[in-house]
Amino acid sequence: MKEISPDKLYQLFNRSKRNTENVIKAAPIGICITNPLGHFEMVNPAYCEFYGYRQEELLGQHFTHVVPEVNQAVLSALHAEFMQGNEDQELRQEWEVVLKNGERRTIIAEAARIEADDGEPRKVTFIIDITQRKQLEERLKQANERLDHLAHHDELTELLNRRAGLQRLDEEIKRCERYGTPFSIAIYDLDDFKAINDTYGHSAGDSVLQQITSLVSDVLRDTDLHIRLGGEEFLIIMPGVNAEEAYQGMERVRESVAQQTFTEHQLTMTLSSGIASYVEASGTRLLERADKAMYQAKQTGRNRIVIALSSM
Ligand SMILES: Nc1nc2c(ncn2[C@@H]2O[C@H](COP(=O)(O)OP(=O)(O)OP(=O)(O)O)[C@@H](O)[C@H]2O)c(=O)[nH]1
Repeated sequence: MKEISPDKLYQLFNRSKRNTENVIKAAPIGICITNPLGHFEMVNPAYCEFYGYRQEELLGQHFTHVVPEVNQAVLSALHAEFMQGNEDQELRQEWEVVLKNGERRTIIAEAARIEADDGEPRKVTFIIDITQRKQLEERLKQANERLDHLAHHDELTELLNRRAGLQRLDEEIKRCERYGTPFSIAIYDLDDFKAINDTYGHSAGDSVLQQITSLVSDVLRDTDLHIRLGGEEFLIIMPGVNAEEAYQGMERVRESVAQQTFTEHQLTMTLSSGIASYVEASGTRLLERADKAMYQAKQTGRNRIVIALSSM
């Protein structure tokens, strides 16, 4: 085999070094090299361009110069630990960074540990800007939360909608069976509500519904669940509450509504309600009994609360 002269070897080494430097310079992603103390020894043009600094502004600086103050200590500690680790270790993490103009961005930093000519370790870090992806993810998350909210809530009153409410009713019945706790529901319906729409228009009717449901929610206990069954008919689930306590609670609701006026027309409103307490394991049956009791309340003059007999 032909021997390679030391001169030739030196040439080959230099060429390889130049090639590597040119590749790093031309790389479209930001690359930096930091020394064991965390100071920049090399920053490529893409790195400088991303942060908005000139090369000479970064070289010699501690790398936490581009990190928000709150993360600086953690990142310094990580850097020191990384420098002492195995040669083949790699690090991939998501970080928030600060550009020269103060703008915050999110990057993925991928780091590798190499050994320099002086025998000391260095950290090579490759950065990828994922700010747009993060913003998109955040928008998607918010849109999903909104969709989830819309799927479970009534748009006008923001109360739980019928489907979500009936699901909660079944869950609460199961819970009360398991723990043997009392449990009541109340269905209430506004009295002569049609006249509001007919006299003042549908949007005044909408405002009345919003204001009354908001008032009722305020009067209820935090543990009660307030649901719009449809139209001007609502369900209240009262976990841990017996018929007598439910009656007292609904009396408070009835009085509060009857004492208030609603919308700019100063409208007075009343409601009728039927209460049913848990006697058997069926949400449908419980709803039927509460509905019958409410019908009685309407039949016997409105603006009143009726408790369903267990035989109802
Ligand atoms: N503005 C408005 N009206 C609604 C909404 N949902 C249902 N309604 C109206 O509520 C009214 C209910 O009328 P009825 O079922 O006759 O009941 P009521 O007039 O309250 O009479 P009683 O219940 O017997 O006291 C109808 O006019 C519906 O159009 C809504 O979301 N907004």
